[in-house]
Amino acid sequence: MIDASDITALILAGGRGMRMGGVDKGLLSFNGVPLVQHTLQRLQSCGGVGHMLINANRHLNTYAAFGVPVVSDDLANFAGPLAGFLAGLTHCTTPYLLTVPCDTPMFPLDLASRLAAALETHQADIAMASAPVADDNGQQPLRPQPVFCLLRAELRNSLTHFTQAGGRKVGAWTGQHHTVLVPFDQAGDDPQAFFNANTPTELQQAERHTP
Ligand SMILES: Nc1nc2c(ncn2[C@@H]2O[C@H](COP(=O)(O)OP(=O)(O)OP(=O)(O)O)[C@@H](O)[C@H]2O)c(=O)[nH]1
Ligand SMILES: [Mg+2]
Repeated sequence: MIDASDITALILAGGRGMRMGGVDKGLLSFNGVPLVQHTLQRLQSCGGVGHMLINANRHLNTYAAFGVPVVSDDLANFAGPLAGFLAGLTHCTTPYLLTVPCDTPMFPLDLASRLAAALETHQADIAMASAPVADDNGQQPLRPQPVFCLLRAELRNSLTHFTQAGGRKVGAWTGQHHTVLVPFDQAGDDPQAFFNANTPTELQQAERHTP
Protein backbone atom coordinates (compact mmCIF):
# COMPACT_ATOMS: atom_id res chain seq x y z
CA MET A 1 0.00 0.00 0.00
CA ILE A 2 1.24 3.49 -0.79
CA ASP A 3 1.59 5.36 2.48
CA ALA A 4 1.31 9.14 2.82
CA SER A 5 4.96 9.16 3.92
CA ASP A 6 5.88 7.76 0.47
CA ILE A 7 4.45 10.81 -1.29
CA THR A 8 5.99 14.26 -1.78
CA ALA A 9 3.58 16.94 -2.94
CA LEU A 10 5.07 19.50 -5.33
CA ILE A 11 3.22 22.79 -5.52
CA LEU A 12 3.64 24.20 -9.01
CA ALA A 13 4.12 27.95 -8.78
CA GLY A 14 6.75 28.37 -11.47
CA GLY A 15 4.69 29.75 -14.35
CA ARG A 16 4.79 33.14 -16.00
CA GLY A 17 1.23 33.99 -15.00
CA MET A 18 0.76 36.01 -18.19
CA ARG A 19 -3.05 35.90 -18.07
CA MET A 20 -2.78 37.27 -14.54
CA GLY A 21 -0.68 40.17 -15.84
CA GLY A 22 2.71 38.49 -15.51
CA VAL A 23 2.62 38.37 -11.72
CA ASP A 24 3.89 35.51 -9.55
CA LYS A 25 0.54 33.75 -9.10
CA GLY A 26 1.44 31.73 -6.03
CA LEU A 27 1.89 34.92 -4.02
CA LEU A 28 -1.50 36.41 -4.90
CA SER A 29 -4.02 36.61 -2.12
CA PHE A 30 -6.83 34.05 -2.00
CA ASN A 31 -9.28 35.06 0.73
CA GLY A 32 -6.43 36.86 2.50
CA VAL A 33 -3.84 34.09 2.25
CA PRO A 34 -1.21 33.66 -0.49
CA LEU A 35 -2.35 30.97 -2.95
CA VAL A 36 0.74 28.90 -2.23
CA GLN A 37 0.07 28.97 1.51
CA HIS A 38 -3.57 28.05 0.96
CA THR A 39 -2.41 25.10 -1.15
CA LEU A 40 0.09 24.00 1.50
CA GLN A 41 -2.58 24.18 4.19
CA ARG A 42 -5.06 22.23 2.12
CA LEU A 43 -2.49 19.51 1.46
CA GLN A 44 -1.61 19.39 5.16
CA SER A 45 -5.22 19.21 6.24
CA CYS A 46 -5.97 16.19 4.06
CA GLY A 47 -3.08 14.20 5.50
CA GLY A 48 -2.48 12.35 2.23
CA VAL A 49 1.12 13.45 1.75
CA GLY A 50 4.15 13.18 4.00
CA HIS A 51 6.45 15.76 2.42
CA MET A 52 6.10 18.96 0.44
CA LEU A 53 8.13 21.04 -2.02
CA ILE A 54 7.39 24.35 -3.68
CA ASN A 55 8.41 24.82 -7.31
CA ALA A 56 8.98 28.50 -8.05
CA ASN A 57 11.16 30.53 -10.38
CA ARG A 58 10.80 34.01 -8.89
CA HIS A 59 10.76 35.50 -5.37
CA LEU A 60 12.52 32.44 -3.99
CA ASN A 61 13.13 33.97 -0.55
CA THR A 62 9.47 34.83 -0.18
CA TYR A 63 8.51 31.26 -1.01
CA ALA A 64 11.15 29.87 1.36
CA ALA A 65 9.46 31.71 4.23
CA PHE A 66 6.54 29.25 4.01
CA GLY A 67 8.83 26.67 5.59
CA VAL A 68 8.96 24.16 2.75
CA PRO A 69 11.99 23.56 0.47
CA VAL A 70 11.82 25.58 -2.76
CA VAL A 71 13.05 24.08 -6.01
CA SER A 72 13.46 25.94 -9.31
CA ASP A 73 13.44 24.80 -12.92
CA ASP A 74 16.73 23.79 -14.49
CA LEU A 75 15.17 24.23 -17.89
CA ALA A 76 15.38 27.89 -18.91
CA ASN A 77 12.77 30.40 -20.04
CA PHE A 78 9.62 29.04 -18.44
CA ALA A 79 9.51 25.76 -20.35
CA GLY A 80 6.13 24.84 -18.89
CA PRO A 81 4.84 22.55 -16.14
CA LEU A 82 7.06 19.63 -17.19
CA ALA A 83 10.04 21.75 -16.13
CA GLY A 84 8.44 21.87 -12.70
CA PHE A 85 7.76 18.11 -12.72
CA LEU A 86 11.45 17.56 -13.50
CA ALA A 87 12.60 19.86 -10.70
CA GLY A 88 10.31 17.96 -8.33
CA LEU A 89 11.49 14.53 -9.46
CA THR A 90 15.10 15.70 -9.11
CA HIS A 91 14.66 16.83 -5.52
CA CYS A 92 12.09 14.46 -4.07
CA THR A 93 13.39 11.68 -1.86
CA THR A 94 10.20 9.63 -1.72
CA PRO A 95 9.08 6.97 -4.25
CA TYR A 96 6.13 9.09 -5.43
CA LEU A 97 5.62 12.72 -6.44
CA LEU A 98 2.21 14.42 -6.47
CA THR A 99 1.93 17.58 -8.59
CA VAL A 100 -0.58 20.26 -7.58
CA PRO A 101 -0.79 23.68 -9.26
CA CYS A 102 -0.98 26.74 -7.04
CA ASP A 103 -3.88 28.25 -8.97
CA THR A 104 -6.59 25.64 -8.29
CA PRO A 105 -7.58 26.44 -4.71
CA MET A 106 -10.58 24.09 -4.43
CA PHE A 107 -8.68 20.97 -5.50
CA PRO A 108 -10.06 17.76 -3.91
CA LEU A 109 -9.01 17.05 -0.35
CA ASP A 110 -8.75 13.36 -1.16
CA LEU A 111 -6.64 13.94 -4.28
CA ALA A 112 -3.54 12.10 -3.05
CA SER A 113 -5.34 9.07 -1.64
CA ARG A 114 -7.50 8.53 -4.74
CA LEU A 115 -4.61 8.88 -7.16
CA ALA A 116 -2.51 6.54 -5.01
CA ALA A 117 -5.29 3.93 -4.86
CA ALA A 118 -5.67 3.98 -8.65
CA LEU A 119 -1.92 3.82 -9.23
CA GLU A 120 -1.74 0.71 -7.09
CA THR A 121 -4.84 -0.97 -8.43
CA HIS A 122 -3.70 -0.58 -12.03
CA GLN A 123 0.02 -1.00 -11.28
CA ALA A 124 0.44 2.18 -13.31
CA ASP A 125 3.39 4.57 -13.59
CA ILE A 126 1.28 7.70 -13.50
CA ALA A 127 -2.18 8.48 -12.13
CA MET A 128 -3.71 11.64 -13.60
CA ALA A 129 -6.93 13.27 -12.42
CA SER A 130 -9.77 13.82 -14.84
CA ALA A 131 -12.76 16.01 -14.16
CA PRO A 132 -15.92 17.31 -15.81
CA VAL A 133 -15.42 20.53 -17.77
CA ALA A 134 -18.33 22.38 -19.36
CA ASP A 135 -18.15 22.55 -23.15
CA ASP A 136 -19.94 24.83 -25.63
CA ASN A 137 -22.83 22.36 -26.01
CA GLY A 138 -23.76 22.45 -22.36
CA GLN A 139 -22.19 19.02 -21.78
CA GLN A 140 -19.68 18.24 -19.05
CA PRO A 141 -17.29 15.65 -20.49
CA LEU A 142 -14.44 14.34 -18.38
CA ARG A 143 -11.15 15.97 -19.32
CA PRO A 144 -7.65 15.08 -18.16
CA GLN A 145 -6.16 17.49 -15.63
CA PRO A 146 -2.50 17.14 -16.65
CA VAL A 147 -0.96 19.14 -13.82
CA PHE A 148 -2.61 16.87 -11.22
CA CYS A 149 -0.46 13.77 -11.41
CA LEU A 150 0.93 11.17 -9.08
CA LEU A 151 4.21 9.96 -10.59
CA ARG A 152 6.64 7.23 -9.75
CA ALA A 153 9.92 8.96 -8.91
CA GLU A 154 11.87 6.59 -11.13
CA LEU A 155 10.36 8.36 -14.14
CA ARG A 156 12.94 11.09 -13.68
CA ASN A 157 15.34 9.73 -16.33
CA SER A 158 12.52 9.39 -18.82
CA LEU A 159 11.47 13.00 -18.25
CA THR A 160 15.05 14.21 -18.49
CA HIS A 161 15.38 12.58 -21.91
CA PHE A 162 11.97 13.80 -23.05
CA THR A 163 12.64 17.42 -22.15
CA GLN A 164 16.23 17.33 -23.45
CA ALA A 165 14.77 16.30 -26.79
CA GLY A 166 12.55 19.40 -26.68
CA GLY A 167 9.34 17.78 -25.39
CA ARG A 168 7.12 20.23 -23.51
CA LYS A 169 3.58 18.81 -23.43
CA VAL A 170 2.59 16.96 -20.28
CA GLY A 171 0.23 14.63 -22.16
CA ALA A 172 2.86 13.75 -24.76
CA TRP A 173 5.18 12.58 -22.01
CA THR A 174 2.64 10.82 -19.81
CA GLY A 175 1.36 9.07 -22.95
CA GLN A 176 4.70 7.26 -23.15
CA HIS A 177 4.00 5.57 -19.83
CA HIS A 178 1.25 3.49 -18.29
CA THR A 179 -1.05 6.29 -17.21
CA VAL A 180 -4.38 5.78 -15.50
CA LEU A 181 -7.00 8.54 -15.54
CA VAL A 182 -8.81 8.94 -12.24
CA PRO A 183 -12.29 10.48 -12.53
CA PHE A 184 -13.36 13.04 -9.94
CA ASP A 185 -17.04 13.03 -10.85
CA GLN A 186 -18.38 10.79 -8.11
CA ALA A 187 -21.26 11.61 -5.80
CA GLY A 188 -20.00 14.14 -3.29
CA ASP A 189 -17.26 15.51 -5.56
CA ASP A 190 -17.30 19.29 -5.95
CA PRO A 191 -17.88 20.00 -9.67
CA GLN A 192 -15.83 23.18 -9.26
CA ALA A 193 -12.86 21.44 -7.62
CA PHE A 194 -10.58 21.83 -10.63
CA PHE A 195 -11.58 25.41 -11.40
CA ASN A 196 -8.29 27.19 -11.95
CA ALA A 197 -7.72 30.90 -11.60
CA ASN A 198 -5.78 32.11 -14.61
CA THR A 199 -7.10 35.68 -14.66
CA PRO A 200 -7.94 38.22 -11.94
CA THR A 201 -11.65 37.69 -12.66
CA GLU A 202 -11.32 33.94 -12.21
CA LEU A 203 -9.47 34.44 -8.94
CA GLN A 204 -12.37 36.56 -7.67
CA GLN A 205 -14.82 33.87 -8.83
CA ALA A 206 -12.86 31.25 -6.92
CA GLU A 207 -12.94 33.39 -3.78
CA ARG A 208 -16.73 33.47 -3.94
CA HIS A 209 -17.02 29.70 -4.29
CA THR A 210 -18.19 27.80 -1.26
CA PRO A 211 -18.31 24.04 -1.73
N1 LIG B 1 7.95 25.16 -13.10
C1 LIG B 1 7.15 25.67 -14.02
N2 LIG B 1 5.82 25.63 -13.84
C2 LIG B 1 5.04 26.17 -14.79
C3 LIG B 1 5.58 26.78 -15.95
N3 LIG B 1 4.54 27.21 -16.70
C4 LIG B 1 3.42 26.91 -16.03
N4 LIG B 1 3.72 26.28 -14.87
C5 LIG B 1 2.79 25.83 -13.84
O1 LIG B 1 1.84 24.98 -14.40
C6 LIG B 1 0.56 25.23 -13.85
C7 LIG B 1 -0.42 25.53 -14.94
O2 LIG B 1 0.05 26.69 -15.59
P1 LIG B 1 -0.90 27.73 -16.28
O3 LIG B 1 -1.92 28.24 -15.36
O4 LIG B 1 -1.39 27.13 -17.55
O5 LIG B 1 0.22 28.80 -16.68
P2 LIG B 1 0.89 30.02 -15.96
O6 LIG B 1 2.24 30.11 -16.54
O7 LIG B 1 0.79 29.95 -14.49
O8 LIG B 1 0.03 31.21 -16.47
P3 LIG B 1 -0.11 31.78 -17.99
O9 LIG B 1 1.19 32.42 -18.32
O10 LIG B 1 -1.23 32.74 -17.88
O11 LIG B 1 -0.41 30.61 -18.88
C8 LIG B 1 0.72 26.38 -12.86
O12 LIG B 1 0.78 25.82 -11.58
C9 LIG B 1 2.04 27.01 -13.25
O13 LIG B 1 2.72 27.54 -12.13
C10 LIG B 1 7.02 26.80 -16.10
O14 LIG B 1 7.57 27.29 -17.07
N5 LIG B 1 7.74 26.23 -15.10
MG1 LIG C 1 -3.73 27.55 -14.70
